[in-house]
Amino acid sequence: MRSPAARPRSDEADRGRLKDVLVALALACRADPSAVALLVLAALCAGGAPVLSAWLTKLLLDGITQPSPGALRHLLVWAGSLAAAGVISALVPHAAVYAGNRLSRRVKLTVRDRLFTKTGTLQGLAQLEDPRFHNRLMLAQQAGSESPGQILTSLLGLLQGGLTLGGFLVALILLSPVMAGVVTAAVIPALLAETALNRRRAGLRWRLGPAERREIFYTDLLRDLKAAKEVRLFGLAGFLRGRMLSEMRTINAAKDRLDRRALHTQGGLSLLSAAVAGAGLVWATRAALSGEFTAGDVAMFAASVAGAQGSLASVVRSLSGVHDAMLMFGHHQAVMRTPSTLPVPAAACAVPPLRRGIEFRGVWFRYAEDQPWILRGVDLFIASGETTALVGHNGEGKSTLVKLLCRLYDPTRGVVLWDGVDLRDLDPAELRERMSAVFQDYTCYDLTAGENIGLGDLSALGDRPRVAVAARRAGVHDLIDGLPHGYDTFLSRMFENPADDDPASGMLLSGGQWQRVALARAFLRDDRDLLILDEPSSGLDAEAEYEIHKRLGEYRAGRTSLLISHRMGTTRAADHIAVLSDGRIAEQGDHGRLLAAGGIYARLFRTQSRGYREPDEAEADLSR
Ligand SMILES: Nc1ncnc2c1ncn2[C@@H]1O[C@H](COP(=O)(O)OP(=O)(O)OP(=O)(O)O)[C@@H](O)[C@H]1O
Repeated sequence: MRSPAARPRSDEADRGRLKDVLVALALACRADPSAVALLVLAALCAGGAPVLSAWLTKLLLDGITQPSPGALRHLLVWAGSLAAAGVISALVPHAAVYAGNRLSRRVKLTVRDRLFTKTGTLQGLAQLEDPRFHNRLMLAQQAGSESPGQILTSLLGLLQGGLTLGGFLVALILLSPVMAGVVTAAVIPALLAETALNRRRAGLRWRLGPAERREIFYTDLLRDLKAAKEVRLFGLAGFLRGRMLSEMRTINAAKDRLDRRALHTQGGLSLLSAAVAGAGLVWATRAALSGEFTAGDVAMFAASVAGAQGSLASVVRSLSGVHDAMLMFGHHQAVMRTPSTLPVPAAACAVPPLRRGIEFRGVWFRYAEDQPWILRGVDLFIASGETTALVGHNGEGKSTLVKLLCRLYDPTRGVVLWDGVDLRDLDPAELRERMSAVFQDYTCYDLTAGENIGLGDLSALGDRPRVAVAARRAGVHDLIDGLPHGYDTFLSRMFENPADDDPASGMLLSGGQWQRVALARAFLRDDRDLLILDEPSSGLDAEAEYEIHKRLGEYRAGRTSLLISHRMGTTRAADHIAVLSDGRIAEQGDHGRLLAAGGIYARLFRTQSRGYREPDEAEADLSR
C-alpha cells in the first residue's frame, strides 16, 4: 500500500482558485502591458467581425434579390464594409500571434525569476531532497510559466467567442428561438466532457512527472562527460538507453490513452453538432419554400447556426483552456507558497563576530522521521581561535555535523550555539556570511578559472589581484597562470567560452587541481570567523598535501577552523581532536592524549601509519 505522502496529489493540483487566476492575470499584465492591450483589442475585433460579416452578407443578398430604387449606393457601402471586415479579420490573427508570443516569452522570464527567487529563499536542503518538490518544480517551470499567458488568451478567447456567440444567438433567436435553444443546449455535454478531460490531463501530468524526470536523468547520463568513463568502461550505454526509452514508452502510452479518450469524446461531440446543424438547415429550407424565409434569411440562419456552434465550441475551448492553465498554475503557486523548513525569526538577531566558540549541546539528528538517527546526543565545543579536527569512520555523521553547523538543517533535538546564541535565532544567510568552507563534494563550475575562484566572494569576482592571492595560497596560481588564457581560461569542455571565438579553448583540470581551486575559493573569504575544511586534501598527492597543510596551518593560526579528514597525519596538529562514533563524541583531546588513551583514535592512527612503514617496522609495532 502506498503511503499518503507518496500518493499522487492530483487533488492538490486541482486547487485552482479564482485568486490564482487573478495572480496569473496580474503577472501577465505586469510582464507585458502593451501585448496584453493588443490582445484585448484583437479579441474585440475578432469577436465582432464574423457577426458583422454575416449581417452585411444578409443585407447584401436581400438588396440584390429584392432591388429597390437607390439600392446601389447601399449595396456599395455594404460590399465595402464587408471587404473591410474581411481585411480586419485577416490581419487580426497575425497581430494576436505576435502579441501572444511576445507575452509568452516575457511571462516565462517573470515566472522563472519568481520561481528561482523563491527556491533561493528556501535556506535549507530538505526540499531539494524531496522528489515531490522536484516534480512540482518541474511542472511549475514547464507548464506553470505558460499558464498566465494561456489564462489571459483563453479569457480573451472567451470574450471574443462570447461576442460572436451573442451576435449569432440574437440573430438565431430572431429567426428561430427553438433552434437557438437546441444549439445552446447541445454545448452542455461538451462543457462537461472538456472539464473532465482537463482534470485527467492535469492528473496525468502530475503522475508522469517522476517518469519524465527519470527520462531526463538517463538522457543526461548518456551525454555527461563525468559519467562517460564509467558508461564506456562498464558498457552502460545500451542499458541506460534502454531505461531512457522505457520511461519514454511509459509516458507515450499514458498520453496515447488520454488522446484516444479525447478523440472519442470530441468526435462524438462534433457528430452531435453536425446533426443539430443538418436538422436546422432542413428546417430552414422548408421555411424558405413555404415563403417564411427569404434567401438572405436562409443564408443568415445557416451562418448563425455555424457561427453559434463555432463560437460555442470556442467558448468551451476557452473555458477549458482557463481551467487547464489554472490547474497548472496551481503548481507554480504551490511552489511559491512552500514554507521554508528553516524558519527565520522575524526579528533575527544580528550574527556577532565569534568570540568564544560554537557549541553542539545534546544534538540529535535524523534526515527524516522515518530514517535512522545519525547524531545521538553530540556535545562538542569548537573553540574560537583554535583548530578542531573531527575524525571517525565512514558514515558516522561528520559531514552531517558540518551541515548543521552551516544551518542547512536544524537539529531534531538539542541546540547549536554561536557564542551562546541558538543558530535558529540567527538569519542563516548572515550566519553563512561569517563562514568559509571546502565541502567534501565541492562544485566544479563550467566557468573560467577566475570565476571558479571568484564565486567564493562575489565582491571579488572581478578583482583579479584578490583572486590571484587566494590562488597562490592554494598553490594553484602558477598552474592557472600557465593556462592558454590564464584566469580567463574556460574550465569546461561542455560549453563554449562565450567570451572566446575558439570553441576548443576550454581546459579540463585534474581532480587534485580542482581541489586546489576549491580551496582557493574558500581562501577568498579569508576574513570570515570560521573555516570549515571537509576532506580538503583527499585528492592531493603527498607533497601537495604536505605543502597545502603547511599553508593551511599558517592560515589557520589564531583562526577558528573545523577540519575533517581521514588522513590522520593532517589532523594530528589540530589543537583539539574529537572522534565521532555511534552518533556521539566518543573521545576528545589532543593527539598525544588520544594516542595514549588507546581508543578509536589510537587504533585509526596506528592502522594508517602502519601502512606507511616498511613491513618489518610495522610488525614490530604490532607486537609491541
Ligand atoms: N541527505 C541525506 N539524507 C539521508 N541520509 C543521509 C543524507 N546525507 C547523509 N545521509 C546518511 O547519513 C549518514 C552520515 O553521513 P555523513 O556524510 O555525514 O557521514 P561522514 O561521517 O561524513 O562519512 P564519510 O567519512 O564517508 O564522508 C550516512 O549513513 C548517510 O547515508
